[in-house]
Amino acid sequence: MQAKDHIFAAPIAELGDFNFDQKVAEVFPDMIKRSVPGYSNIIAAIGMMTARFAQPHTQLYDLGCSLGAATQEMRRNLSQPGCTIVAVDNSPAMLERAASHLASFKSDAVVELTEADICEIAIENASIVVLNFTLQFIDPDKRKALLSRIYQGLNPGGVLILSEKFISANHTVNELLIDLHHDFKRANGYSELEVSQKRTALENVLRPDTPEQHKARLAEVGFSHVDMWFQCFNFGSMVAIK
Ligand SMILES: C[S@@+](CC[C@H](N)C(=O)[O-])C[C@H]1O[C@@H](n2cnc3c(N)ncnc32)[C@H](O)[C@@H]1O
Ligand SMILES: O=C(O)C(=O)C[C@]1(C(=O)O)C=C[C@@H](O)C=C1
Repeated sequence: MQAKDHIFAAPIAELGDFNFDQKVAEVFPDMIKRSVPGYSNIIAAIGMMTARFAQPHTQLYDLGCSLGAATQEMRRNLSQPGCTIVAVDNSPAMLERAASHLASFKSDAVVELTEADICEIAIENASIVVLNFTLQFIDPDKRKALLSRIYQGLNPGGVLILSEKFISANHTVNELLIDLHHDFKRANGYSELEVSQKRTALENVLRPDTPEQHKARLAEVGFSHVDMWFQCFNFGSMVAIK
């Protein structure tokens, strides 16, 4: 049984910034499924893209891996020899749970779970890099440098899968997509209070860009084949192929 997310259910007097601590790690599978429209489709597609893009004797990176949902799906779909999946997160609570989660599946693929800041790690000999709802939490001033290092570390023909919460440049559409996302959360059982307290807690830490900003930045760091392959409301996923 998955633990249910009640983190924002009762009024919180001093609502601090959202962070990926023990409490969040405990309920994370339930939280992300009920909060991110299309999450399970995106995870499944990461598996499908692994089958297509993994190159023999390369590294597959899952940056901001949380409990390793994308890592597990990559592992399940990996048939190339000599690959290592490097799963990185800077939250000890997440990594601890990721280790036991991944250990509960049988697999021959090599997974290196690494506690680190993804802005600090080396990225090399990569055929696939996944940023599944992680770049939005990185300091905006550091995003371009990270994407540039990802581009440099990818082999020709390699792919970056970049999933994010977006804002729309059009004010009216932006309001609509945010409202639809909140409807989605209410339909999944979150109360008005839960929706509004989480929105406040995320305000300073989840800073979304527009799809146009993402595309322009990916082009600036060198990617020449970039597009959105999935979008539901203000959440979506892009591919960038080197
Ligand atoms: C929304 S979760 C990602 C969900 C996950 N990729 C999945 O598919 O289930 C964002 C994760 O990024 C991690 N994170 C945020 N900033 C980070 C950083 N600078 N370095 C490493 N991990 C980071 C957080 O600890 C959190 O686990
Ligand atoms: O709940 C929201 O409004 C979100 O933005 C969802 C979101 C995300 O996009 O990463 C935010 C934090 C959670 O850990 C999981 C999902």
